[in-house]
Amino acid sequence: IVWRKSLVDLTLHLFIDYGLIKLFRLDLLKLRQFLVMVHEAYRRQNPYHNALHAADVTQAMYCYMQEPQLSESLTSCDILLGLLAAATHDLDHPGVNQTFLIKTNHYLASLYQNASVLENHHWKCAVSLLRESGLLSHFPSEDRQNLEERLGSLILATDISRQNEYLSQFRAHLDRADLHLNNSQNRHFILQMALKCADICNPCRPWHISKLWSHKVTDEFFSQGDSEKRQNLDVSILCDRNANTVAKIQIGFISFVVEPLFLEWARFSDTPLSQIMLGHMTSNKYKWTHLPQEDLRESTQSTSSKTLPQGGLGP
Ligand SMILES: Nc1ncnc2c1ncn2[C@@H]1O[C@@H]2COP(=O)(O)O[C@H]2[C@H]1O
Ligand SMILES: [Zn+2]
Repeated sequence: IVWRKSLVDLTLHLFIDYGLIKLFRLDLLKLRQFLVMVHEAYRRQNPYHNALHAADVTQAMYCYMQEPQLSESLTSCDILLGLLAAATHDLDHPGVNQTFLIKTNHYLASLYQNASVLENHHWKCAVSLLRESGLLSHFPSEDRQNLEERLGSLILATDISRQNEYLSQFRAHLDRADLHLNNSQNRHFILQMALKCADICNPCRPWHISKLWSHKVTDEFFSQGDSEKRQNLDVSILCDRNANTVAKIQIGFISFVVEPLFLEWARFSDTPLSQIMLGHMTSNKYKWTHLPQEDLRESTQSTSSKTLPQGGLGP
């Protein structure tokens, strides 16, 4: 299957393309081994949170880092970090959300005291694989520590339950026009926002790709709901297959989560790409609202799920 190793190939290609291997004197073999370990640490049985989602986010992150404002100001270190964070941001995702881990007394919930449980786990897994691979073992320990901390701060920003905090901060900066990309803290903040956009950009992809992601994510929600029912637990929001439809979930997700974020992103990065993404998002929302049921089904896809359709990565 074509997409099986897409995360490894894509990330490796981007490292080479950016010249990161020479710049940071990385060992190509260690880099490849690290990426294979990352790929393997995603659970392929998850319909949505698998290595293909990580590849999708990495591809989007690359596109955002190529936007004029960012490409002019990002340092090689920022780029290295942005790619590493995107590729590792959901490592070892269990296919259920934090609420589920808390109510089933999962050890990860107590380990991270019920706060950003999954994101902390993804970060710690990423650090473990980095150390195990020895990819950065030639860096001075202070630099390595700094990189691990920044990686954590990027991955923790993907906690969707903290979306409003980040979004209001972003809005306030844009209103005050005080984001200066020669300032490293501001650049880091923009990388956080770029990663957040990349993580939820699937509704901004062309319809035939976006629709597939919507079905994958809903499959995962509903199978969590089924598991909650089997264990006589309250069924989590969006997870009850008898009370939700893919279309309803998409309309809500786009209206309340994706649109507010991407509108601010387009204010920051007012480019053709931002306009194209907003265009797809609006037309996808329209389709979820108005198309007849049979056109909304996964099986009516126009491209095979085993190939990479033009315009982006699809599941
Ligand atoms: N198309 C979508 N529809 C509904 N929820 C989504 C969609 N895409 C992403 N999400 C949610 O947004 C979350 C972003 O962080 P995660 O990848 O951990 O988990 C993701 C899902 O819970
Ligand atoms: Zn994600």
